[in-house]
Amino acid sequence: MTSFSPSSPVLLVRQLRKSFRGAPVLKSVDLAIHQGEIACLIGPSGAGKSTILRCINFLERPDSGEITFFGERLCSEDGNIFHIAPERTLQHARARMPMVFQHFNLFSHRTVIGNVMEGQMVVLHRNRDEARDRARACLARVGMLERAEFYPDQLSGGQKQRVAIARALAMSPALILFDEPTSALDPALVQEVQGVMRDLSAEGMTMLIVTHDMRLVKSIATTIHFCADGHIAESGSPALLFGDTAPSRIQSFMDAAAH
Ligand SMILES: Nc1ncnc2c1ncn2[C@@H]1O[C@H](COP(=O)(O)OP(=O)(O)OP(=O)(O)O)[C@@H](O)[C@H]1O
Repeated sequence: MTSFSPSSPVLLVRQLRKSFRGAPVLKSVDLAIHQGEIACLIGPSGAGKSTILRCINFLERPDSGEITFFGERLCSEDGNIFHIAPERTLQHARARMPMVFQHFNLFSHRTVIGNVMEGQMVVLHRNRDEARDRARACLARVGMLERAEFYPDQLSGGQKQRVAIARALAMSPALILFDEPTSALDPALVQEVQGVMRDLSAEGMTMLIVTHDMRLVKSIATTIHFCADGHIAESGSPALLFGDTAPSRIQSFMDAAAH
């Protein structure tokens, strides 16, 4: 059942919990992402940031809580019963919130354009011509069209990540999830990926970004969520969380990140 209105959050997470082998990692996560928002999830290593992303798109199965995406319940609690939507619903949701990974996750045996066409044909059932046209448009958008027939191992890390972003765009996403998109890149290549992400933000793309890259956060975030010890401990605008009156735990985190 879909009941999405433009004022509803694109993504709503309530009381999300996840343990690994009995050890609680997400203790109760609440998060709302609205249309056009660039939400950055920051916080200490091991706080659970990537696990939040991976539970949101069901790469990891949450233990309990509620996730609503575009008005559709992906998981929910009914009394003590935890309910997860059928795999078909999850697959459809995953297609509309593709993830860009730290290590790109491109198919090495497919060309650049083949990588960008694959998900469109397999998951969205677009025909080959449609998928190719859309892939070309998305590759042009990230400045990679002239490398369409290359293979991933002929590209730099920054170029691979731009292709991964084009692949996400090709799915006509409602939200793009980014899991540390610049942390596997040489410093010289970080800028080109940041540039593409800034262009997307200017075009109104809704994004949820896990990152340790404070330059990216400062240049792009509309909202910052500070994750600590399995919770969202603070949320607010960059002005609020990075300003002179920033909460002390964020100031300490930023001081540590700067060294
Ligand atoms: N599949 C898994 N199996 C067991 N433990 C896991 C698994 N995934 C994550 N964890 C553990 O959950 C905790 C949180 O990991 P997560 O990667 O979500 O943290 P993070 O905040 O993204 O950290 P970082 O900033 O270092 O990437 C860590 O202790 C990690 O070892």
